[in-house]
Amino acid sequence: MIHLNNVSKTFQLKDHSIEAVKEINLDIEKGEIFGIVGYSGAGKSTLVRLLNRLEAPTTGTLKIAENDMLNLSNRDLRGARQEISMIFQHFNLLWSRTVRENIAFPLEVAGISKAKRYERVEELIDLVGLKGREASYPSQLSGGQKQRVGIARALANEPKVLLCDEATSALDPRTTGAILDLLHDINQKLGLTIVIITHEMQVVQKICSRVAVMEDGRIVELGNVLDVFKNPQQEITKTFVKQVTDPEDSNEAIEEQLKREEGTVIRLTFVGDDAEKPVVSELIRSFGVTVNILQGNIAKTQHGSYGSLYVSVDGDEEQLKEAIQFLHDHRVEAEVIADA
Ligand SMILES: Nc1ncnc2c1ncn2[C@@H]1O[C@H](COP(=O)(O)OP(=O)(O)OP(=O)(O)O)[C@@H](O)[C@H]1O
Repeated sequence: MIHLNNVSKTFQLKDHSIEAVKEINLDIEKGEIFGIVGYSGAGKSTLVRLLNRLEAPTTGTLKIAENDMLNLSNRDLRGARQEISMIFQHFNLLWSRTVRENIAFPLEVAGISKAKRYERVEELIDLVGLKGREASYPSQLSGGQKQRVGIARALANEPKVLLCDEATSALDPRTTGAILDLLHDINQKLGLTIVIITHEMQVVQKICSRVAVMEDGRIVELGNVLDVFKNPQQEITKTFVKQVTDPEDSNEAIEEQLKREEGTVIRLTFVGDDAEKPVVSELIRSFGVTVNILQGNIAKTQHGSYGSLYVSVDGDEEQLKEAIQFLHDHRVEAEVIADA
């Protein structure tokens, strides 16, 4: 659906130039939810502006939904742009228009008749769960409801691609979860291709099937989300994965506990179906060791779960050796991080 071949973008300033996006090769499949993650300045916004053709690349080729985006007449480019829609961090709603009028706006611009507009807006209101709020103004809505309006408006002209630029960054975690569920639902119902740009790995973990990690204008890592969680290659990817698996406050709690623990502290890492097997209870039953759970965290991705568990294990040397072997045999990574 989206094909970028060797795409770069250089901004020419007075006395120097900035290479915001460098030699990007990327193929995003139809119906996929694809994540692009990176810190501020990595080049994500520039990449989005290239995807919706607000900017033209300095070099490279860009194909979206069979359109060669760099060789279209102005008229065809307008048409091609309608197939790519977008939602934003700060919603970009029209404040003097009601929910219904905001959603109808792109239909008005596209010249759709009043009767058809009305019908389509009702459908969209239903789809995004805003029934009863049609006559409200944006100022009367919560952040989550405003983003629902943003989503409905973005879907009005039946795009093939939805770009989400930090679309949940202004929302609290619960509302973020609800909006991501809605996007997933829409992806399933409509087969829409969704590209999520974010600096939060939790967002990627929750709904993306694949992810590209951007650093300094380049894609430095790309893969299936579960594989990236399981085996991050680049330092920056490891930092992103840790946002989900080892949140900072949990690390502090572990360090505090380590000072008090007597046994051997082991960090277990579960991936895929193994994350849902009762390995720990089997460990206690089979090897006569005492296991004390210190911290646990399971992240569900679209292709299975990824979890880490810190346990303190008490037993003699032989029992511990056998227990660790048992974990390895069950494809659970076990790393001894402290030995009392
Ligand atoms: N129009 C522009 N003119 C000059 N430099 C630009 C322009 N747009 C972006 N840049 C530069 O390109 C680099 C990448 O910026 P970009 O906004 O794409 O990163 P980002 O990952 O989206 O970060 P953020 O989330 O903070 O927006 C930065 O160094 C930025 O200053």
